[in-house]
Amino acid sequence: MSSTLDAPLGARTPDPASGATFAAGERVPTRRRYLMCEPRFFTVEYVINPWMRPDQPVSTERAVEQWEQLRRTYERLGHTVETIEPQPGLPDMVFAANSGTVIDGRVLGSRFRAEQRAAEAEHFRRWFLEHGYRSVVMPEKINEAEGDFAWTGSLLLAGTGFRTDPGAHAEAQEVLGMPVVSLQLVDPRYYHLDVALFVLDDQSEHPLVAYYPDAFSPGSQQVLRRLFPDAVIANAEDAECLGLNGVSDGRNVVLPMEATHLAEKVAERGFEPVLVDVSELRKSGGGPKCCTMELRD
Ligand SMILES: NC(=[NH2+])NCCC[C@H](N)C(=O)O
Repeated sequence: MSSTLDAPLGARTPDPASGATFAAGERVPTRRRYLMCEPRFFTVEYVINPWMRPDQPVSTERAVEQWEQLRRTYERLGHTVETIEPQPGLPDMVFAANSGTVIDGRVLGSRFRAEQRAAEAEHFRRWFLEHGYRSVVMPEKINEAEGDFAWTGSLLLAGTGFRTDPGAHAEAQEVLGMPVVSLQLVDPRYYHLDVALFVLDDQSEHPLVAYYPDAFSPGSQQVLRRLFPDAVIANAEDAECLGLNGVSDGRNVVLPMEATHLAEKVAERGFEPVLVDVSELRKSGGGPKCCTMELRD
């Protein structure tokens, strides 16, 4: 547990990522390891979510530049970025978060709903095996990994409604041995959990999340209120730029640059917003988190 809230008054806690020190009460980042895939073959040529419009021009070059910026942002924050080789014919492979859930070094692979993305899962499975992961399980049920799974440090929040099969929630609980909480998504624009909710703090006893209530069924909204009474509540404007597709290291919160309102809200809670341009990747319905699988080894 690295929350500085426990630190003695006046103590300064060293930041494992940058070596900087933080005063008691300040948010402290923890060093992360991410897996990313360059969008070398990025296009929008099929439609599997309401953001994708093949008639709209897309620049692969700009997507690569934005992705490079995102990768450099993580490195500047002190994190490690691993990469997987992109494959021709798999334009959505840049959305690495959809291809595995890694907790305590155990890997649950993915199984895509859309046939156009199906082959991505096997490339990632091989990456895990080649990179020393011993426990790699491929799911039987449709499972879009961190697209629909969010780890709070103690619970695996699991979305369903558009992509991941509810049966995959039970499967994840068995394979990963972690308690799973199912959440029902109801708005097709927010077709994955990771465009409706993200975890701001996964290191403290009381995890903190940000979410957009209207993306969830009434029952799931109640569950979220009960589990996270002090959550950051996003509004429609935050959701509409895919602002909930954020990545937090416990202090720095990487957000799409349009998410200025959400950035203010997280700043009020002591986080440091880091805004990035992901406009090209958003044309496929993605943002920073979609491009970033966390390797929790
Ligand atoms: N984790 C995410 N939300 N990833 C974005 C995936 C975007 C991709 N075009 C799809 O519809 O599958």
